[in-house]
Amino acid sequence: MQTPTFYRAEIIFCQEAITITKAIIEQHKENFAASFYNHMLDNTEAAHFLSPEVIQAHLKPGLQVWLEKVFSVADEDSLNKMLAIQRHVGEVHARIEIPIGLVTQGFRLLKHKIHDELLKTDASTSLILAAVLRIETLLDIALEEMSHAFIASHTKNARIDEAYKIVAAGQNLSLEKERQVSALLEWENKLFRALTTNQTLNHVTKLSESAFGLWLHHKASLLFDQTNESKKIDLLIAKIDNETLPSLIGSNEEHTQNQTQTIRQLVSDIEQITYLLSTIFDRFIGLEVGKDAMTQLFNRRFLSTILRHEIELHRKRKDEFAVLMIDIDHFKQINDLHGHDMGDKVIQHVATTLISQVRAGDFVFRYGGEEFLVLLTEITPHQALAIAEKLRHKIAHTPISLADPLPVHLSVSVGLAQYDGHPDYQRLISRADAALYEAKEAGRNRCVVAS
Ligand SMILES: Nc1nc2c(ncn2[C@@H]2O[C@H](COP(=O)(O)OP(=O)(O)OP(=O)(O)O)[C@@H](O)[C@H]2O)c(=O)[nH]1
Repeated sequence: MQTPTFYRAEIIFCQEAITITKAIIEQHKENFAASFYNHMLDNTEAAHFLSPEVIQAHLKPGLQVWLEKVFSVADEDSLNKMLAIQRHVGEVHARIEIPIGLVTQGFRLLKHKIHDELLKTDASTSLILAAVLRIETLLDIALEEMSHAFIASHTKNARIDEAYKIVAAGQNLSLEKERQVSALLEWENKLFRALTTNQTLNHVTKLSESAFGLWLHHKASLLFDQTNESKKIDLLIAKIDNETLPSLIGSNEEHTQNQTQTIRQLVSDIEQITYLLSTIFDRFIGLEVGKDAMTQLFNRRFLSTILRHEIELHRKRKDEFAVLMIDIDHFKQINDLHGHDMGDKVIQHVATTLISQVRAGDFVFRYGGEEFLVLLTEITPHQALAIAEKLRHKIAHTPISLADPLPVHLSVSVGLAQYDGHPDYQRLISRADAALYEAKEAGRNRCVVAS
């Protein structure tokens, strides 16, 4: 767990200061939250993210709870819990894309309000001083933690947006994949040519310095995030350059038993690199068209980009939208009874059915293994429920033709959440998820509307 760079325990955990600050928060939290959001609504930059209804229903009560949590810190354990909350809030701010300057301004406003109330008490000067130090320290630490999480999350979002841009700009990753696999095989061929014609291997370029190696080092790192596959590729290249090649150079006069063994290992290592490279490319080729490779549905990775866009449309035009979280019932049994390949076919079948039932302006994502997310645009709560029911019914009544003679009984459970104006899209997903959970608990093959 990340802890703040430093803090002075005697300031944060001073018992008298804890008592007075907690009392002030308890007594004035409602006023603090009201002044905070009045100020924010006056700020045009902030008002862009906020609506009076959402403030009233969620944000004001949320801020009051937040204040309680921050100022009830009384030991290291509660401090760590409070910091975990700040990390969460930082991630939420990044999702909503709140400018960090607004957050620091909000903190300053809260400090002033709390100090004002503190000065109105008849506490001794030394107690006031202790309380001010505690307030300042706690809020500074909270802001520090929130900012760390904000920046980390924001950078990640920016990278996803960037990936989307690369895609949109039409980079042809399929072609690039072929080109790089060829470059790798060409290096391998050159090496074998040198071996079979008994040329000295001293002139063979190291794999890391070959055209493929240079591409990997300079370009692949720009295109792809570091993944397990890319780390494995790096290790295999290092092994080939530092162990395999020197051992071949040392024994190339005659094809000894050892050399044959080394060559076999080399071939296998290169096959492994080709496989890993294809895996990385295939994942990103899926992203290239924004599609999941198995189902051709939208890739979950772009969910944040698309939901943020819908929320923006709601802000501008009051467009209503809803999210359906759909999960195939007892899917594990389908895999167990009919095998994994059939399981995959069932997933594809459900994906096709979903796509065939929604409108062109809706989005269907593969959310997880056998879980889907449908985003219904421009839709009232009543219509959204009708569509959810239609999808559930269609899946339960569309037979699936598999080679396997055993019949496959399919049904799905659905959690439906109508967008309620909250700026954080993750909250919408969580509401749909909770409703899906309720549908499963209530016996499956049903739709539940989130509260
Ligand atoms: N064939 C196949 N199976 C998958 C895929 N992704 C996930 N699974 C499997 O799907 C199963 C999901 O099982 P659970 O999450 O236990 O749920 P369930 O059996 O569907 O039961 P409920 O959701 O509670 O109705 C797991 O066994 C996963 O291994 C996939 O892409 N293909």
